[in-house]
Amino acid sequence: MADILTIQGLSKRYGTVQALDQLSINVPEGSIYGLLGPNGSGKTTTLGIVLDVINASAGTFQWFGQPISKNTKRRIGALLETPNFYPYLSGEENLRLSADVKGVDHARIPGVLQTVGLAQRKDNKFKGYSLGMKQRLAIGAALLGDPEVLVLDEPTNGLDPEGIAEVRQLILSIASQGKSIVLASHLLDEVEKVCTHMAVLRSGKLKAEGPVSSILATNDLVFISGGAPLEALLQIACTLPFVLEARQVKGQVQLALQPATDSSELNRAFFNQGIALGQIVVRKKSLESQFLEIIKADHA
Ligand SMILES: Nc1ncnc2c1ncn2[C@@H]1O[C@H](COP(=O)(O)OP(=O)(O)OP(=O)(O)O)[C@@H](O)[C@H]1O
Repeated sequence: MADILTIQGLSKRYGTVQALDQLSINVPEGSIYGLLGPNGSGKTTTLGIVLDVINASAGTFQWFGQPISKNTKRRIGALLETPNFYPYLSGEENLRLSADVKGVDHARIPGVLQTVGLAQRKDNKFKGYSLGMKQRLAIGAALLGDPEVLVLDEPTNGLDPEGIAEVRQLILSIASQGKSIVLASHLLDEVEKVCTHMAVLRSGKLKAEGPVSSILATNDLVFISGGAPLEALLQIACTLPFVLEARQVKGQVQLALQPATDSSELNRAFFNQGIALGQIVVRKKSLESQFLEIIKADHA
């Protein structure tokens, strides 16, 4: 699959602050690509540069294999900050104004209202909308030009749990219509729930990039005890081909197994050695702990 956005060695310095440091990433077509990082890690700066509103200090990027131009900009819809909608106008009237600003035909509006789930509420005043509806209307405005790619900065920031759920659902539904999405978020949970691919940023540096499933792949830990003294369990565990690591921890033996190893295989292996294990507990590494490991790891 082609990449819709490629970034090579992008750097940005604000005075003494190195906001971005040699960032290189590739966004595959059809992906929901999450830029994940704590506050100040350079996400907004990255989006600002690729949307041509911030100048890079160094590095290059291409959309659809080309430098950014009027033509490529038409293929991108962006929501970097909340648009100034008029509170006393309806959702539809606000979209008409946005369409005029963008030079988009009003004929696009009914379809957009449908997509963002506001067709039934199009005549209600914006000020009466819930937070989630307001954000969905903002995403609608970004969709007016029927872009191939949607770029969103922290799309659920400031929303209540219901609004967060609505917006996440909307992102998934827009992606299912074949559009690619690039979003920045400081929420691991959001990226994990919504994105297919991710880049982890810290202090302007890329810490990890790839499909979400591979970045957050778990090497689950297994704890075993019973059936024999711990020393004997440890000794046997070390001989098993699918055990990557074994050590004694607090009255149990802790094992790291090769990915896709079933714990029943472990049980069988010990049973074949004449030991019926008393307990096997599989503990999934939490996503948070994996994320912390990724941002701590020095990939520079
Ligand atoms: N206009 C600016 N002038 C000076 N420093 C800036 C400016 N914009 C951003 N920075 C700094 O650059 C770094 C990266 O900021 P950026 O906004 O890109 O990060 P972020 O990951 O989007 O964080 P947040 O979610 O808080 O916006 C931060 O240290 C920030 O203080």
